[in-house]
Amino acid sequence: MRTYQIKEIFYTLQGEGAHAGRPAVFCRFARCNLWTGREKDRHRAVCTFCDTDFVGTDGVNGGRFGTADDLADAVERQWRGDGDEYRFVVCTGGEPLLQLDAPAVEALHRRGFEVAVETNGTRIPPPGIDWLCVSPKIGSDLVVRHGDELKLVYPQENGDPAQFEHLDFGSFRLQPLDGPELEANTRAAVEYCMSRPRWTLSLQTHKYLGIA
Ligand SMILES: C[S@@+](CC[C@H](N)C(=O)[O-])C[C@H]1O[C@@H](n2cnc3c(N)ncnc32)[C@H](O)[C@@H]1O
Ligand SMILES: Nc1nc2[nH]cc(C(=O)O)c2c(=O)[nH]1
Ligand code: SF4
Ligand SMILES: [Mg+2]
Repeated sequence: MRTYQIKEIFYTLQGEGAHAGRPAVFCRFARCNLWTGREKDRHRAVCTFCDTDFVGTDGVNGGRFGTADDLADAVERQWRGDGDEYRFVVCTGGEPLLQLDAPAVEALHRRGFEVAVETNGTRIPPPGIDWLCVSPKIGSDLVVRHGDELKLVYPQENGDPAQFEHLDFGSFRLQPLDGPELEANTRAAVEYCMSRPRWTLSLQTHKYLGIA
């Protein structure tokens, strides 16, 4: 039987994109198909700028979950909102679509969660996802060509945002590339959005707030 390998599960605010500010349980799946997650491999990865540790199952509330219900129970345990409304889980990673399947989405729905996914867009999602955010990586094979938001890290080499505008997404966002050049990248993203207003800015607000 398959097991879900989960790096960490925690309750915070969604920091990025259209749902920025919304309380959510984050479920971070281990592993990615575009980088091993080891620093020694970063220079030869397809995705070289990742800001996340997704290796292993040793994070807070991480582990191996043998069934979809076990995984959904672990997510539900972290929800701290009052009442039964507004339950929201963000499945991320690593690359969640290497592991997230229809039974897991159904188990989360049975517990009242709206299910959001952050994906690099190289794997077709299972049915039932309520909010799909695709963040294309230049040099990878983008197979998810529609969704709720397209969130492009900016700038990327050969990553002119215009190349994505024909795709079927509800909104288009630029997220400044975090790293040593964050300030300059943020200014450039602001300028780009102002010159081409179908693009709106996505800040990683959790980093400014100092929350997870
Ligand atoms: C860590 S990824 C995990 C989900 C999925 N693998 C993906 O890439 O969309 C979550 C989000 O963080 C973004 N991200 C990763 N590293 C970043 C960085 N250095 N600066 C800004 N955004 C970054 C990704 O593009 C994605 O939108
Ligand atoms: N607060 C918070 N918001 C986020 N939105 C996307 C994240 C991610 O790592 O996928 C993330 C994250 O790691 N923390
Ligand atoms: S695709 Fe996502 S998880 Fe994978 S290395 Fe890039 S940003 Fe990180
Ligand atoms: Mg993150």
